[in-house]
Amino acid sequence: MLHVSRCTRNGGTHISIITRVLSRYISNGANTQLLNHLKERGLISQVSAPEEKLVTKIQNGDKLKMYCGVDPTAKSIHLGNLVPMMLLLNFYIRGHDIVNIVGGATGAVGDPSGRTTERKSMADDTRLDNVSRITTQLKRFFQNGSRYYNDKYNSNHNGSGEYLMTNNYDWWKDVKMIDFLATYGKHIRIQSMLSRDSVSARLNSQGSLGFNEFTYQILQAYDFYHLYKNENTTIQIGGNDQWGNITAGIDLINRVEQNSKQVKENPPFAITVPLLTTSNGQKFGKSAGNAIFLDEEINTAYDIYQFFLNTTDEDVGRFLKIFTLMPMEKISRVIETHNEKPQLRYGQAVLAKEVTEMIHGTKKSEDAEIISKILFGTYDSNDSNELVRLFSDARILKKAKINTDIVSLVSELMKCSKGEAKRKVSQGSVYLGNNKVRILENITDLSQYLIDNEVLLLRVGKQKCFVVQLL
Ligand SMILES: Nc1ncnc2c1ncn2[C@@H]1O[C@H](COP(=O)(O)OP(=O)(O)OP(=O)(O)O)[C@@H](O)[C@H]1O
Ligand SMILES: N[C@@H](Cc1ccc(O)cc1)C(=O)O
Repeated sequence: MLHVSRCTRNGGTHISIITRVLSRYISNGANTQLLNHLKERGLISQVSAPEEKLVTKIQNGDKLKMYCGVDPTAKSIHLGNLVPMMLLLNFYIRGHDIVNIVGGATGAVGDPSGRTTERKSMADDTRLDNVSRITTQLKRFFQNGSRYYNDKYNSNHNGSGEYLMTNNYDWWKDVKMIDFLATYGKHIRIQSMLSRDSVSARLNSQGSLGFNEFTYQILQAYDFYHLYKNENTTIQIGGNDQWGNITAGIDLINRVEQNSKQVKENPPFAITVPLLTTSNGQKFGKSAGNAIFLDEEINTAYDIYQFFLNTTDEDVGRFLKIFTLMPMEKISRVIETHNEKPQLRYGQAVLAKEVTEMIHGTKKSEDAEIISKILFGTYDSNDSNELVRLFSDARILKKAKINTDIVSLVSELMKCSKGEAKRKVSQGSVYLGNNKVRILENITDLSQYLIDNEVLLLRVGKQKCFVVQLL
């Protein structure tokens, strides 16, 4: 079960009340109310001061440039990472410029934020491979996201902003330690470093903190400074756990650039998104081991569809606002329809289809929907080729020998003993074929139930359905 924590830092409750009050003035993403719209969507947790200045810039129609970084600590980004990326995407489709950093340098050091233990170090070739995979995934996410918005919600929108993908190793590889300390060291205050949540939490607990992790905030701070100076990137976005690292960047920029025209006219900002957490409050992500990944080698489009189909009634509206670009009025209509008969899970079906479409495209989203309908018994397919393709793409196609008997097959599919499988059969819980013929005894000739002499649909009770290719 997932939740979006309302606020995790001091003053959070206060901010969320303000957020709710401000949200009354929502418009559907018009520039004047863009920040409020994004708060209403549940995509903003905190904005650094002076927020009015940022609001004024948006109201004036200024083009903004913002970034969000991801460390290559796994092969793939996951649904938790998508929360800040959805915030970026919302700005991007409205013509603002966005930048992604993949942390080739920071990934080697290790961010202590939100962690109670030290990270294990990673082999260089694994990290490099992760950098290249995440680079491709993020580029594709923004391409697909922009296309999905265009095709679905705004075919004549003015076009998205510019997208820049960077790797922080590109600038860190040239930075010399002595030069760095001499130029920036005096602007980085130890007191502030010690007070960051990521550091103080570890110092106040049993877990120790290596110098690498302690200095991580300096690396991220300098990244922001680098992008601010070289790319005019004035906003950094991240999950709530990144507040300390992001404000470290703002402090550095303000100190190094003190009194500069750039800092007066275009001060740096932090915007954080709420953290998606599990029901016991753990951040949904790699470290907690509960992530759903975007890389299809790890999780298929059907896994993503299925994940959202399992959303609780309580979370459907919230997730539609966070994980889709569906206009607010349309979300309200979906929720109204859903609430008339929640047991039909209409809201979940819309959510699952939209998110899968945005991430993996229309075809895969339609495929996932068909698979789900077949499994729930609301769609019949008599095309064995289609069934084999759909279920093997989703990596849930089962295979068995053509001469198998039903008890052995149930035992294998349900991972239970033959005795247990026999009981299921005799109790009438096993059904075969599209027309769900109840089987009450062990049979060896399954041919009359096969689709195109090859594929068997087997149900056990109401919950379990398997598509089996008999070879
Ligand atoms: N569950 C989540 N909800 C919202 N944002 C998240 C979530 N998980 C990660 N993020 C954000 O995604 C961005 C990239 O995060 P990162 O690469 O560190 O992944 P991660 O899953 O947090 O990693 P790890 O679990 O190893 O700490 C950060 O801004 C982070 O705050
Ligand atoms: N520290 C971020 C990733 C990141 C890396 C470099 C940056 O400049 C920004 C963000 C995280 O672990 O989630």
